[in-house]
Amino acid sequence: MKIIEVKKLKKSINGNPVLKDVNLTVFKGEIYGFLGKNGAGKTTTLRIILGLLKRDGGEIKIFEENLTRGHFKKIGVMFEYETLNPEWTVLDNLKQTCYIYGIEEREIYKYLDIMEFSRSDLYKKVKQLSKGMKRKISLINAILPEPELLILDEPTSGLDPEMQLTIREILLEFKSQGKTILFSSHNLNEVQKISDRIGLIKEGETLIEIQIKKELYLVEGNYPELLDNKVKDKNLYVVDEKVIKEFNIQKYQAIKDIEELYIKIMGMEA
Ligand SMILES: Nc1ncnc2c1ncn2[C@@H]1O[C@H](COP(=O)(O)OP(=O)(O)OP(=O)(O)O)[C@@H](O)[C@H]1O
Repeated sequence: MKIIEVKKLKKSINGNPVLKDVNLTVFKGEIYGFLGKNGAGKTTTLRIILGLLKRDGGEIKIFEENLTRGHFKKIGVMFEYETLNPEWTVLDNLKQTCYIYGIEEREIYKYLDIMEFSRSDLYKKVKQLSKGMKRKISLINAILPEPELLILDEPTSGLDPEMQLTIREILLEFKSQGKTILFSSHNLNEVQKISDRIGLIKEGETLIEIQIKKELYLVEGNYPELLDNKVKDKNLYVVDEKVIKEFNIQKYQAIKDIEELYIKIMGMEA
């Protein structure tokens, strides 16, 4: 089942074409890493998917339907600031989530320990927390209702490596329950570690989607009929015709790892 499907999404902000052609498909039970440099259009895309911003063009389906208020019960969301009330304490924010979703308040404490959040932190106002603490509490807030789908904007940004690992483990545990995650990042390393598929966005355009199967990277473009054959071969990828022309890549090409492809396409050190 397609949990999210975005086709030909377009958006201009103040006359600036921020999204030109964004396409992505997230299937049930997978972790989808939405990867791109700062300013590539990741946050804007996620905001539009969630109906927080209007689109200028394109199609979006959530759970194979148009987005309605009813879907929000099934979606956990984490953005840098918007999901928490900065003037309230951490505890009041989490209690409100429990109230809205009919969850026992003791559930709050289950996650606090895993995330190394002390009891005294609960009584701090969100605006007094460090960036990393805000990330952690936003993630707890998103996961508390045990939603079907998590949409996370840069979930580990600003966190130390140990906490990044904890968060990756939480996301993998979430996935093991058959649930779905779409998260954005500008860190290839991180995305590679936990994603089943990766969408690369550059300057408002998603160039390719890469399916990761252990050591094999399948890059989907306009050649879906070729993908089945590729599963038999190791380290081969297939790319979109537009990308082939622009970056002078051959249709089939052996790669050592995904970094090589990433650097070629994104034109930057990974
Ligand atoms: N409210 C806004 N007003 C003007 N420009 C905006 C606004 N929101 C986004 N943009 C512009 O849209 C482009 C894409 O921004 P967006 O935040 O979606 O990128 P991103 O990939 O999430 O970047 P980052 O990794 O830095 O968060 C940027 O050039 C940004 O300056």
